[in-house]
Amino acid sequence: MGGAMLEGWIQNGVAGPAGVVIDPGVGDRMAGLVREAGLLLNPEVGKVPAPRVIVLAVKPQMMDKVLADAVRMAGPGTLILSVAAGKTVAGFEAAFGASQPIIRAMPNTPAAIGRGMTVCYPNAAVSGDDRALATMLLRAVGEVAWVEDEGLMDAVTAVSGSGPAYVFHLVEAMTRGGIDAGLPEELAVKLARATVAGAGELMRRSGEDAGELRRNVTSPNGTTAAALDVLMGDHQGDPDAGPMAKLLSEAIAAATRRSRELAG
Ligand SMILES: NC(=O)C1=CN([C@@H]2O[C@H](COP(=O)(O)OP(=O)(O)OC[C@H]3O[C@@H](n4cnc5c(N)ncnc54)[C@H](O)[C@@H]3O)[C@@H](O)[C@H]2O)C=CC1
Ligand SMILES: O=C(O)[C@@H]1CCC=N1
Repeated sequence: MGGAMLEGWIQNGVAGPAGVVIDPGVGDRMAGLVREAGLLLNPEVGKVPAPRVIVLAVKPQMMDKVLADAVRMAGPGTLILSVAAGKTVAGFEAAFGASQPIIRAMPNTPAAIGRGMTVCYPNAAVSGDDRALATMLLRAVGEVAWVEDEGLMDAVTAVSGSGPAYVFHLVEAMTRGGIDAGLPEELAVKLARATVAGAGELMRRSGEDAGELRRNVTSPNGTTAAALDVLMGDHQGDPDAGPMAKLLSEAIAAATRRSRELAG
């Protein structure tokens, strides 16, 4: 995820020569992008002056390991911006102190192309300038929303953080359906990818309610209605009640529970 955001920042010119990237496992492609953008890659931690912001983007299970270095690197005004699922503000305050400005954020991978969705929760030490800085960084890679209740972050993670995976799985499932209905695999893949991408773009540009867009495709007693009878049961008037909505609700509940567990 850190790589997706960094790519967006490099493309937008937000990450410049003053930036430092620390990733002992950095891949060749990312290392090339980082060097081309003039950022410093993997310097000795003790030699880096206190930065204005530290973005923490390691796996939740790795977080304790990197926190010692991050604490050493941070100055009193350094904003800590974590994107780790489950990791709570209280956990970061225990490491940095409660006077450190800390933001728990949940972005998603479309940030790599400037189309991310990030939700932020600030601790009490976050100033207006810190918020503006975080908003600027995250706006450079997509949309930003703020919540004042940290308890919402687990469900946020389950909907928008993990959400791109559900959409990619929809493409896989539609591809399978096309193959089963007799299409050659290559054509099934092309149709499923183009349909999900095109429908998403139509929804974004039109701003219409998803239900309205669905109804626009559905002719009475036509092909779409036949498919929706399977996905929505006889609940087409109630989009919350059908089999697909129930399955996704269960999936999102499972992701929400896992986010809570990751707090550790
Ligand atoms: N993948 C996603 O769609 C999203 C992930 N996240 C969060 O982002 C974090 C990273 O997850 P992914 O990007 O999926 O994992 P990843 O495995 O793709 O990336 C983790 C990166 O951390 C680096 N790393 C490992 N040890 C390190 C160390 N000691 N110091 C510095 N860097 C180190 C790895 O080389 C790798 O580049 C997690 O906390 C996850 O919850 C948040 C939103 C969405
Ligand atoms: O799967 C995960 O734990 C991370 C958080 C949101 C998306 N990926």
